[in-house]
Amino acid sequence: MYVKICGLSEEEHVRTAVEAGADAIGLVLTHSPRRVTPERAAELAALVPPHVLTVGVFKGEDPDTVRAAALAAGVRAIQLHGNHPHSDFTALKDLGLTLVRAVAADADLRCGAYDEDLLLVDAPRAGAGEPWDWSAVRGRPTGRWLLAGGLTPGNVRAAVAAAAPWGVDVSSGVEVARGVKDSALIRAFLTAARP
Ligand SMILES: O=C(O)c1ccccc1N[C@@H]1O[C@H](COP(=O)(O)O)[C@@H](O)[C@H]1O
Repeated sequence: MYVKICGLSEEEHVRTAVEAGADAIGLVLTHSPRRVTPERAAELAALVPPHVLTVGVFKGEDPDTVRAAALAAGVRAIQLHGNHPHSDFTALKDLGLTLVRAVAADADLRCGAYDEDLLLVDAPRAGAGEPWDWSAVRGRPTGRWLLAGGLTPGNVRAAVAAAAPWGVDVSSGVEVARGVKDSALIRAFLTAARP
């Protein structure tokens, strides 16, 4: 099970996620309580070994803004929330970074439909930590897709059983307060996601 831990802003939590076996970490470069500057993201990304994917998370910015921030941050992947058109993915393709298309369950769920490398199926309100009917997407996306939205160490097994995703992504569910990550919860999530 591929696991991404998102919304990290402290060295301690980056190190914990890497040591506990995360496949990817997310650095939020858009409006959010978890937002980091591209410069701060670059400091955090520098702590991450090459086998762990560093993902810059965006919502609704134009491709030029995304490009500049992703390059400044030195991330290896770009995650776009906010119903971006296919042309935005095409415009970023030349960067050679992994492109993640983040959508709600009512969107086009064909992996690669917008030339993205990974599909992320999220709750209607991204990053709000709200569980939703994960079973509604079972069998619809195929290939490399991540389930997100309201996952926690306590419910990730049920979510995986309901939706049968290729991987999972968590942010709020490993926090003790909004935007405040917790190392014990990060470890607990990774253990629960891969029993
Ligand atoms: O985390 C945020 O604040 C955020 C802001 C804007 C776009 C996406 C954001 N987070 C992403 O939301 C999902 C699910 O998060 P949660 O576990 O429900 O809190 C995840 O992919 C984050 O990358």
